Amino acid sequence: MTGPAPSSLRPEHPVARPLAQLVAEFGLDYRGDLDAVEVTGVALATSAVEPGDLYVGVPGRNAHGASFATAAAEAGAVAVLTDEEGAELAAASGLPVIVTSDARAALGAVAAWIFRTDENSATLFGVTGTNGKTSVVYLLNAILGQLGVVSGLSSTAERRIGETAITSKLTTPEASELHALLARMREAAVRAVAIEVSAQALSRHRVDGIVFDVVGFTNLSHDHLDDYESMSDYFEAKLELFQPDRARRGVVTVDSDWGRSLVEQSRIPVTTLSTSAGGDAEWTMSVTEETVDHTAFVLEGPDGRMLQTQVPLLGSYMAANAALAIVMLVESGYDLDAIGAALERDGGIDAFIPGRAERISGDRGPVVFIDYGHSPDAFLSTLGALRKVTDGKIVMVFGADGDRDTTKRNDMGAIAARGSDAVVITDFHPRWEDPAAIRATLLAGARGAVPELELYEVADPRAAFRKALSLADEGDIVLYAGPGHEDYQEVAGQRIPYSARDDAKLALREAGWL
Ligand SMILES: CC(=O)N[C@H]1[C@@H](OP(=O)(O)OP(=O)(O)OC[C@H]2O[C@@H](n3ccc(=O)[nH]c3=O)[C@H](O)[C@@H]2O)O[C@H](CO)[C@@H](O)[C@@H]1O[C@H](C)C(=O)N[C@@H](C)C(=O)N[C@H](CCC(=O)O)C(=O)O
Ligand SMILES: Nc1ncnc2c1ncn2[C@@H]1O[C@H](COP(=O)(O)OP(=O)(O)OP(=O)(O)O)[C@@H](O)[C@H]1O
Repeated sequence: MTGPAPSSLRPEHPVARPLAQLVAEFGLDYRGDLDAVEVTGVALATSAVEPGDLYVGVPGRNAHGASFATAAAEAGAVAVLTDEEGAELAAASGLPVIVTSDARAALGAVAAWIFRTDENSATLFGVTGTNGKTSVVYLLNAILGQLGVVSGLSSTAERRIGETAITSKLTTPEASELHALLARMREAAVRAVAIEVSAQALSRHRVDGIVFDVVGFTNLSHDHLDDYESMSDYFEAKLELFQPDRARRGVVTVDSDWGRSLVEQSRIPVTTLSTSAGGDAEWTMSVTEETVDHTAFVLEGPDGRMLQTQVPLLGSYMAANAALAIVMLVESGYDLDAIGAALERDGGIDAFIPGRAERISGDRGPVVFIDYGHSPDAFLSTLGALRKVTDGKIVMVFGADGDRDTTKRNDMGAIAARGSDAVVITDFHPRWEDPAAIRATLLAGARGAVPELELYEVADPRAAFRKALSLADEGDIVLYAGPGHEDYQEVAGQRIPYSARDDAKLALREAGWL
């Protein structure tokens, strides 16, 4: 495929299905004439409608989706699925309208029916947790590739079918897109799929109509408290994935109380994994070597089973993510020895994770990492890992998301200050917030934690990175946390093109380091 990556993929050979059959099978009410109406796809947004689609109108924060039914009809939609309020709004479109009490709740099953994804035979892996989801999904995909299995993935960074990349807007796509992607994967003979499942996806029915073969849990820490009232509400959302209607088996990292509670409250068979010393889980991961380029570890399981390997990635947390991926594969039926043999043949796990502790620098000058970490715990993990692999200075550049959980900002500032030798605070995605006010909170957090810290405020991320680079020398590390793989900055409703990765490379070249 040439040109920019598409934002979604549909099956290339959709099968038309009679709408009257859908209505009969699901016991739905309808208005209008369904005779001879056939659907080939389903869409939740007018921008995604293709001819032959069922357009699903759900109430949103800004509008009721059904109020766009006429635009959906103009784009080729052949019918609308919505609620009672939406049915009134959609009437003017002239399309037949199927009515249900909660169209978002119906979407997963309806999309599965339209795209026939219940006929898929690929093994489905689901990964949840505050940090590490994308990483585990990539590690699963990498190991599956090393085992010779054709696999696909869905993550915050991108969705992928073999060599075809699809850009991601959400961590977990809406159910209409997810089932279309799974149908396309079936056409590509994909045998295993790794899917990142956010708490929001579980709360908003995005993975409905799917039963995962194995689900994995990484960890839970402060994030998304704009969406959830408390940490326990956030936990409850994740817990949903470990129930029989959503998954057959689970693997839970039990390094935290949240992990242990998950094991107690889950209603599917779960296997436990400990990645810290003294754990009493069925599987234990211990790090044997950490360098700036790779992390080696030993994984020990029941009955004396053991695997020793390495990831070409920074930090013990990446070894923890890799261990989780391996145990998930074992739980799905792959043989640990076969995994071990494939990894030994290749000298370890052959993974690249875009924007997660991604090294931008070359052999000369400071080592520069771009990272997607944007929560206090992510900062703690990355800074802890960096401190272990350098005797030099750590200079950190970061900002915070506007219009997202504001309560984590003070901790982000404090953790950055405690873990770095110098900090440059900049703008991330201010969205509709005042960027100076976001920076002020981060600065206060940092200054409060380490009053004598070398601390700078540089609003423009390009200038901020150059400032950080000017403070570092050979043997030092610059960590640019936040933007990771992203190629835009979101300011007042606009997505301005900006790639921290490309700009950092440019700055390194300007400085003569690359
Ligand atoms: C806050 C939130 O969840 N918003 C979601 C919501 O948008 P909304 O309520 O603002 O929608 P709206 O603008 O009122 O429109 C209502 C409906 O009309 C449709 N519409 C609207 C206008 C139009 O011209 N045509 C049209 O079809 C919209 O697609 C929508 O279905 O419904 C949309 C699709 O129906 C989602 O794409 C959108 O997710 C936004 C982008 C979002 O950022 N969600 C966040 C909270 C999220 O889910 N984040 C997690 C992050 C996880 C992590 O960081 O770990 C994730 O999984 O990505
Ligand atoms: N197992 C882990 N424990 C703690 N921190 C981690 C772990 N794995 C990754 N991180 C940190 O979190 C950051 C984000 O990693 P990753 O993208 O894999 O997480 P995520 O759960 O997918 O987050 P998001 O959904 O926001 O993309 C990393 O760059 C790293 O700083």
